[in-house]
Amino acid sequence: MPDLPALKNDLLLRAVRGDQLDRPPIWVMRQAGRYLPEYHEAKGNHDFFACCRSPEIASTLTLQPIDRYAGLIDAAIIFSDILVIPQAMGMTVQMLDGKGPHFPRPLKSPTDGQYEELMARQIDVALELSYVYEAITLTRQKLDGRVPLFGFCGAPWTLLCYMVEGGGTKLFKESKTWIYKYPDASKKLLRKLSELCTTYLALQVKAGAQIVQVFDSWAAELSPSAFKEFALPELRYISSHLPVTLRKMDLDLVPMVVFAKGAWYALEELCDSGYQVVGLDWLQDPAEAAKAAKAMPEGRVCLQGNMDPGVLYGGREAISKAVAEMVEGFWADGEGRGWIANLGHGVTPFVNPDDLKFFFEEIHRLSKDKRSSK
Ligand SMILES: Cc1c2[nH]c(c1CCC(=O)O)Cc1[nH]c(c(CCC(=O)O)c1C)Cc1[nH]c(c(CCC(=O)O)c1C)Cc1[nH]c(c(C)c1CCC(=O)O)C2
Repeated sequence: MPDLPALKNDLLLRAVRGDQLDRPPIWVMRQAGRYLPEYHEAKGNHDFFACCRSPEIASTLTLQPIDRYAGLIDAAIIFSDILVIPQAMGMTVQMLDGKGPHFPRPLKSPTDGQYEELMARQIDVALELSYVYEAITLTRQKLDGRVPLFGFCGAPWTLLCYMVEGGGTKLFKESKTWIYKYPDASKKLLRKLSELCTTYLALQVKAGAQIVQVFDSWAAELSPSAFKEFALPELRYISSHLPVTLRKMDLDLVPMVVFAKGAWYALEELCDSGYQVVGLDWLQDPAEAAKAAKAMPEGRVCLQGNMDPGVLYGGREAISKAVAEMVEGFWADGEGRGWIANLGHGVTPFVNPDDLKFFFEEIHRLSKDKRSSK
């Protein structure tokens, strides 16, 4: 374990522990990204994945929102992508400008040689993704304890979608063909991804990640029963095996966050899936979700979310109204526990960075008001 600066702002970790707070910790998904002019400046003409592979560039991009919103936000997330796992498995992935990720040779079927070759291959996650760990360690040094640093990975179901579709999709034709026509082969691939993700997250923790998040961005495409069959067991595999792996590596455990976008139908299962934090999108009503989380038998999980990022296009009045609704819902009792403020998905391009700043300020203001009126 490298010698790293100690944490000065532990608000996020205290929220996860269930401590009573004056305001919730705040961060947003994709907080380093295209809405920031400094992102374009630092990225220049570099290819997206070249930025991920350069610890210097990746750490610079990670720190941009921390510098810009100093004192307002409480976590950083390492600049990288969920698709580095398929890359580590030997697949080519490009990021096309304006189009998103592209795999020139997606997985066609279980009988195509590529699947068998991929399943048989020994993948050295330590070696293949060493640049991520270096970026994490460097970022921890540059952060100097200002806020904790998130590591992350894609969830197996979402990774499978990209690997078989070859990129983004509206139809999910290939993904559905795989799980419904070849369920056994799909499950073998999903399990392999779970194993790789577990090792990958453990190595991120070893490099300095202080909390980790698993992104299941395509959960909404599954029916409740298909989610239980293909997605949830893998999310559970990761939450149960990561602590075991960390212990074997002689490392302290870190909190784990699950974000299954669109899986409103599985809220209870997610609250009982071994993660300490459940990320919510804006299909969830804050008050209803808080009630469900509180009712969990093993004690309450911490919730994270969940304003529609689209509200940021609507101006200040709309932002205040949506923040007030979140504060009322997640802190219904004014008790000040169990909530990490965030958006319901990543911040989108063309958002005005000052409107995002206003969102942060409103969370500070309205949550403190709520606590002091208690
Ligand atoms: C599905 C997914 C991907 N990547 C990721 C997910 C899960 C979260 C989600 O659902 O949004 C995760 C991700 N991608 C990125 C981060 C960085 C950390 C952060 O949140 O600030 C994180 C956590 C950077 C990025 N990843 C990407 C960018 C934009 C790259 C650019 O054009 O400069 C960034 C900053 C590109 C990317 N990467 C991916 C897509 C579909 C795209 C294109 C769409 C888009 O541009 O928004 C795959």
